[in-house]
Amino acid sequence: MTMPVKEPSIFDHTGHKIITEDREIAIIAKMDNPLIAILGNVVSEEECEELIFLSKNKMNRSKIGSQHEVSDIRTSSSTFLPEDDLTNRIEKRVAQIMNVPVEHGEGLHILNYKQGQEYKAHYDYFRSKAKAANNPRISTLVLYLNDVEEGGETYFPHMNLSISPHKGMAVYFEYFYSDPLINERTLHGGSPVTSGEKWAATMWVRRKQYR
Ligand SMILES: O=C(O)CCC(=O)C(=O)O
Ligand SMILES: [Fe+2]
Repeated sequence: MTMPVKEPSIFDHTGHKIITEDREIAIIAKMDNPLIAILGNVVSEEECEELIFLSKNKMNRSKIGSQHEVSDIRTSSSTFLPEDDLTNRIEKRVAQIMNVPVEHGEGLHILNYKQGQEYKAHYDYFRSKAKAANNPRISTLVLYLNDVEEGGETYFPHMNLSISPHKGMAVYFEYFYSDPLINERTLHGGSPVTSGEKWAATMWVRRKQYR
């Protein structure tokens, strides 16, 4: 019988913390194949509040897919934040955590879910062969910007895993394995917020330079 092999991971941090240029990030939990990591102390309370403040008047109904359609798969509102001192600092830190050059990231995508809103289970990687061949997405970090009263967990149905949103914490996962079955296990969603609201920021990363 052959033993299952652990495929190489982009996230090569060991130990209990990740020391970035400006902050010490806590590794709370980690699993392999696919690698999913729960991280603490990714951003400060002030940074969370500032990101929400900067986004508040810019939120639009989220779209999905290459045709940018409105869909009941994703009922949240969202916006891409433009570059400034704060977003540059956070994007740089997030790139160090994700172990990729900052230019491979798509930028901070802020999400707001009101009560009842959700993002149904989906893959972050491109299903279209052409798009995937050109410059595929390889990894995601979802950063939680507030404490949600109830609901709003990020769930991975194939992994029987659900992550509760806590202000300043994040979940990281990657889906660039040679075994497609491992990539498929990164199916995930944002469950409906049942009380309060949820603010999050997503960083999607490409294999090659994007910006
Ligand atoms: O809101 C969440 O917990 C998940 C967000 C997500 O899956 C995404 O932005 O791609
Ligand atoms: Fe996603």
